[in-house]
Amino acid sequence: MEDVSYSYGKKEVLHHFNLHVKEGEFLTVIGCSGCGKTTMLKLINALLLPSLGTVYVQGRDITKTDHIALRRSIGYAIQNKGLFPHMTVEDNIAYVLTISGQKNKKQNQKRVLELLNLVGLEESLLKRRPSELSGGQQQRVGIARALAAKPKIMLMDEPFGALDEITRKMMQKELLALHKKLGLTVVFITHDIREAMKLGDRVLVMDQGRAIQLDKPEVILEHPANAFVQELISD
Ligand SMILES: Nc1ncnc2c1ncn2[C@@H]1O[C@H](COP(=O)(O)OP(=O)(O)OP(=O)(O)O)[C@@H](O)[C@H]1O
Repeated sequence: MEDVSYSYGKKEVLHHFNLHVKEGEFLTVIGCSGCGKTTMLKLINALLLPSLGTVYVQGRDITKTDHIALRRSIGYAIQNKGLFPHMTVEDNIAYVLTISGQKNKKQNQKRVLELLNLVGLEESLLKRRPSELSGGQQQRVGIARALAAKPKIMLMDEPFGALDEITRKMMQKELLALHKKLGLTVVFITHDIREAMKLGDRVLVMDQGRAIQLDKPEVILEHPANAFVQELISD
């Protein structure tokens, strides 16, 4: 992102924002509620377009790419949302395969099983609807669905925010393993500083629509950029 500003109407929520995410890195993003994290994420997959500045994905200016194709090439997992409530687990995942042009039913069934396996879910859940799953299982289905089109980039907006501590720790471990195994570039928003420090190769701290610090966790701990970051890491 180069010098990106974004406004909802007259309200500017990102101000001359610069960010370079490295290929294959796990970047965590943390900051107060309303500081513009989700807005920044939505600018990466062209759900929003910058008011000023340029967003490049894999070197290409997103205003010059096909937005639907771009969105399909980027996995997007969000907290508590995103699954179609009226569809089974199988149909939720197969839907992404179908809209990506993979129409062979047999092959899709096989791929759905592979994806379930990848995120540690049992085959017996295939015919259940999201409301018949636990929170952790729903998040896993959300991740499986986001991975269905074999993206190289995953955007994750507080995917584990609603999970209990034990499930959350398990999911964190599994996500790190997936990141490594699939060579994914991950941008992961969290409210939890411990989660940000544990998962991120680098951590981006945002405040009021600005990037305050972007560094490896150990550097942030040793050299917080200002009092805001100091306060954030103090507990
Ligand atoms: N569709 C919208 N229309 C108007 N204002 C919006 C809209 N979406 C977000 N905002 C405002 O923009 C600001 C940034 O929102 P954003 O969702 O990016 O923040 P966030 O850091 O992700 O917050 P949270 O951690 O609470 O999810 C907030 O003040 C929010 O109220």
